[in-house]
Amino acid sequence: MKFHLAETFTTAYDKLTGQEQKAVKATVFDLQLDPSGRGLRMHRIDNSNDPNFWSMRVNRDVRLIIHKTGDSLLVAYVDHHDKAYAWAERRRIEAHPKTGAIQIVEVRERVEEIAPPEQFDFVYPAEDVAPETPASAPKHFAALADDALLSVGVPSDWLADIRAATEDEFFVLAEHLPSEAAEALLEFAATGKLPAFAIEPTSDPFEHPDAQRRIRLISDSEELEQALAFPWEKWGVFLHPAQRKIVDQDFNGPARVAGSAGTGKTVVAIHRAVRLARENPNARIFLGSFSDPLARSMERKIAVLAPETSEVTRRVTTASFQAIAEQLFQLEFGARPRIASEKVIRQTVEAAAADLNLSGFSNRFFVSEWTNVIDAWGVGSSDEYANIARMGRKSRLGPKQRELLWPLFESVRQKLKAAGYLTSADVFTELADRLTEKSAKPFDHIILDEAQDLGPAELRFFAAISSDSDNALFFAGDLGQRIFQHPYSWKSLGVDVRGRSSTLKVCYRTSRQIRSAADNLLPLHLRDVDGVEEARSGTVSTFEGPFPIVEIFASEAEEATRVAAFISSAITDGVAPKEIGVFVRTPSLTPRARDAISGIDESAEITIANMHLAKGLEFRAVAVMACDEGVLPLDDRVADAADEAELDDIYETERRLLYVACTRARDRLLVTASAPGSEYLHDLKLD
Ligand SMILES: Nc1ncnc2c1ncn2[C@@H]1O[C@H](COP(=O)(O)OP(=O)(O)OP(=O)(O)O)[C@@H](O)[C@H]1O
Repeated sequence: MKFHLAETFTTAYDKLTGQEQKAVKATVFDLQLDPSGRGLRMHRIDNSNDPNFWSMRVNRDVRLIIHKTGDSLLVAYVDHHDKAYAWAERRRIEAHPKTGAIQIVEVRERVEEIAPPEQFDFVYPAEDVAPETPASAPKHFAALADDALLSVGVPSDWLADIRAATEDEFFVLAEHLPSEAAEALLEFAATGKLPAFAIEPTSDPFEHPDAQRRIRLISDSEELEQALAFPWEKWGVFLHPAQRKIVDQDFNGPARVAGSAGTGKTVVAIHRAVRLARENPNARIFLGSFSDPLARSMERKIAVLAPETSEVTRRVTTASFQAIAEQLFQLEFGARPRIASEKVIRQTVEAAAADLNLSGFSNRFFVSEWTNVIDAWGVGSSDEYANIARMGRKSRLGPKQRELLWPLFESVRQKLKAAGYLTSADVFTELADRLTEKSAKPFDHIILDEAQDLGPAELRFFAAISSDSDNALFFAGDLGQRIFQHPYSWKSLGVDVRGRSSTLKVCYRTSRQIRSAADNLLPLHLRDVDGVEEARSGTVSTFEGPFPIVEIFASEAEEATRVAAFISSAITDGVAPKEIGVFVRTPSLTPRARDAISGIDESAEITIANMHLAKGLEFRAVAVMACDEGVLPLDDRVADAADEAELDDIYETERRLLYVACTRARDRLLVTASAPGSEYLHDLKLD
């Protein structure tokens, strides 16, 4: 008999006390050993209109809800006696007549009954500015025929409710629909089109990809242990079909997954690493990210998917891009590289410029040209400099000017070398040169997260150390979150992801209200230099929350008072201080954040950081403060722009920084400034 576990069960299990969980775990393990349930006390639930629901006694009060059909046993739910029965009485589990996927269908009731007023209070709290519903709110789905609704997985008894629903009513209804149906209808509301479903019905309704996001076959006690060990980490067991497809797909060249913030790109990267490690017991896998903390966070997630003791964890090396390069450098060259800091580089460039007494250019321009062209691209001779495309820089430099400038950059190289320094890009470039030649590569599969911020030298390095076999290079990233790099062509470095890239559209982290406000900061379509498009339209969030608040204050003191009130109210509502983040543009602004939270109990638990460090993190409540004019975009950076193209890029990256900071919020977001506020705040408006 096949033993299945439903997501509704792990969610309910997660809410029980530790003692109760222990008892439930013991019962579920017994059941897995003997799915016939002999010796365990089971009763059919008579009041359910699905005759296959059974209750099983865990202890005096707690009941497990089981669904038994043919050769399948599904652990569907767990709760205290009455609630467990009520859950089963209001549900049926069946294969959808059109998509063929197994669904846990809520038996349709009148909308008023399933949407008590408290729920509306939660969705639209009084303090937030919710747009008013016009008297005759449009019914978005009225024109959709039965067949169209069924084709996206709407259960047949909900068809009429959906067609009759206004926008607000639909958001309440959506919580009662199977996720694939809710997401497809949200996409319809956003784009006017239903997604074209390519998923074919499967012979086993449990194997349908839509079914697998809520119900998983558990093959052995190790899988059961894993599902019960981290019940809140839903992504560990239940993937969206689009995520699953990318995890399982084989690619005969470099591939990339994109998607706006919170769509599960990191989750896909982690699952892919574990899948490749499981598939080939000899495979060596590198899973990398932009920074050490992000790499460590991925390492912890690997342990969720593959218990520490297993072989898998040992064969997945997790590190930041820089850390793996430094380690391999030491192996190849016998010494750790001594890397020049930004300050050392600036001083060296300025000293070289003073020696040569070049006129007509600013030191700012020299530093920028060194960093973004000479160093980033590893330009080593005047000939190379004469011919390089200087991607992303519009100010033209003719052959004469380049000839004039080259001695400066050559001198910078010599000075750094004489002082025993390498630049960070040098480390990647030297390793790439060394390892390209070697046939034995350190890793069979390389998976890189936050790939939008890989520089040219880093990309070249990873391409050089990747093998020739399938699935050698995989990237996860979001162009909308590129905050460190100038755009450039990946293809020109031999990394061509065209035809092997896909975009995730379901946002799991951020409420619909926060995500749609943040989306207003960025264009709907982003295209990289090679023409690969990342369409952001049609992205849907899986849950609702309060509208984000954007406020500009007459003084910093008033702003601080508001931030403190926002945080206190979140804590009063049950948000733990460690689930709260406060972000500012630069480290010099952190005292403003510290002052704001100083009167709050356990304020040390609250994360305060500059926006660059927000990458990859998430919090239930986020305050983004000090978004003043001159801070976003940052005056110093604007003044630093070497040419118009760089200025455009600075404006864009500053905007993205705000996007990154805002999209760290799960449920609540406050964005504040002291007047005059940043020009970007106007874009962060509500839909
Ligand atoms: N299939 C899933 N089921 C439930 N939760 C999921 C799923 N996929 C991702 N999540 C959750 O969504 C959140 C965001 O996931 P993740 O960090 O992978 O997104 P991301 O696209 O990498 O985000 P960012 O671009 O902001 O770094 C996490 O809390 C993750 O656990």
